[in-house]
Amino acid sequence: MGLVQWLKGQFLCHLVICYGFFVSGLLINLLQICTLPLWPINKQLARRINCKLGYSLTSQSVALLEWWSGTEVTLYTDPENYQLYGKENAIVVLNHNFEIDFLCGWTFCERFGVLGASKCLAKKELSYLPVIGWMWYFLEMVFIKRKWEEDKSNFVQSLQNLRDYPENFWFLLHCEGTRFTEEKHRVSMEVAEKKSLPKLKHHLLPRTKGFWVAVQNLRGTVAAVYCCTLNFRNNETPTLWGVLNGEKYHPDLYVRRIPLESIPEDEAECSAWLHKLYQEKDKFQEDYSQTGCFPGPKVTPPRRPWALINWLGWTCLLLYPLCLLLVQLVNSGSILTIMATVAFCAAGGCYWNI
Ligand SMILES: CC/C=C\C/C=C\C/C=C\C/C=C\C/C=C\C/C=C\CCC(=O)SCCNC(=O)CCNC(=O)[C@H](O)C(C)(C)COP(=O)(O)OP(=O)(O)OC[C@H]1O[C@@H](n2cnc3c(N)ncnc32)[C@H](O)[C@@H]1OP(=O)(O)O
Ligand SMILES: CCCCCCCCCCCCCCCC(=O)OC[C@@H](O)COP(=O)(O)O
Repeated sequence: MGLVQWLKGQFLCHLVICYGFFVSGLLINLLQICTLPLWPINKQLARRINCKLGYSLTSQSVALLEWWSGTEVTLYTDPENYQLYGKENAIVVLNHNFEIDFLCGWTFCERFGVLGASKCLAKKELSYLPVIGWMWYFLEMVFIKRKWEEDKSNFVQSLQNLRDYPENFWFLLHCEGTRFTEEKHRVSMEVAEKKSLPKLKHHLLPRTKGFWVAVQNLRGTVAAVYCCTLNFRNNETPTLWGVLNGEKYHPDLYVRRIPLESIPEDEAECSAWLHKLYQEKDKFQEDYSQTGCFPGPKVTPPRRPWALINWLGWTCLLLYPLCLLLVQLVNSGSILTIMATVAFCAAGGCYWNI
């Protein structure tokens, strides 16, 4: 293991990264609160400012994936459609098998310039996450409790609000509704059997209502559905912890662009259409497990420097007061305080590395 790789695994590096992320996040949340008085006066400007602020936070995790761990996602897609990515609004349908699937999505958002405005249909609990959840509130993320009667009106209203969104956005929908596990797969295949639907091997049975409501309410706003199928080479099981430790992963993403007009309007037909889409996605995953690749030409959109510049900027800005504090601590001459600080860091390091 080289020195750089060793350093990436050290507690002190992790401490600096997490400190930068959370403190910059809190400052960004504060700036977002400051935009509140602007909303009734100039809503579109307030939204644009929030997109930039959102970018400044989200891109730090993208920088961690792209620059710290060196992970490059390979895209399999039609070159004609490639020209359109980032230039139109889209609903993204993505499988939900991996701990870092959202990060792989974000890296594409970054490369196609829609990271600040990217959105998701997320469970309500995520809106309470400090920093990230609070930021999403200002980015008009759509949250659901997964109790349809309670969600219905808020869900529709949140989608309608996006009709005049001033920046291009991608709206991520994990139609499976939860991350894949063997147990959830077994239960959902029982449902498939009851409904006389073909069994899926690599996916849970998709929940269809959210997709139908999103498509219906975003007609005229969104140009296409991007059907995205993600997998990792060599049966890798990527984790956020691995990314933080600088581990490099090898994701492949297959993207098909489906014009929104081609999706049926009727609920039952739309639902059948989505089930068919998942049967196709399942076939792609099965082929991937046999051949190690998806259909179509490969391309790796170029990495842009902005995520790194933003990350380094925040780190320098926030390390400065931390260093001042440490200098003051040493100058204070209090052996007890110095020893308590060293003991805290050592204990943190031991705990972190267990
Ligand atoms: C080039 C481009 C490349 C890449 C870009 C990729 C991505 C980047 C884009 C954006 C990124 C932005 C942000 C992302 C960042 C972080 C967020 C990450 C993750 C968040 C993840 C989540 O929070 S997932 C959880 C929340 N989401 C969902 O739940 C969505 C899916 N669910 C739905 O849509 C549901 O329909 C619903 C919740 C809206 C409503 O559900 P409900 O159950 O009430 O209704 P349904 O009709 O859907 O289902 C009822 C029927 O289902 C049957 N049933 C029962 N049990 C099961 C089962 N186990 N499996 C399947 N079906 C089941 C039941 O029988 C009912 O059938 P009926 O016939 O009786 O209707
Ligand atoms: C530079 C520092 C980088 C630190 C990176 C931190 C980034 C944090 C981003 C948090 C994004 C959280 C996304 C979580 C995805 C998720 O939680 O999905 C939930 C679904 O499965 C449904 O769950 P379930 O309740 O099990 O059905």
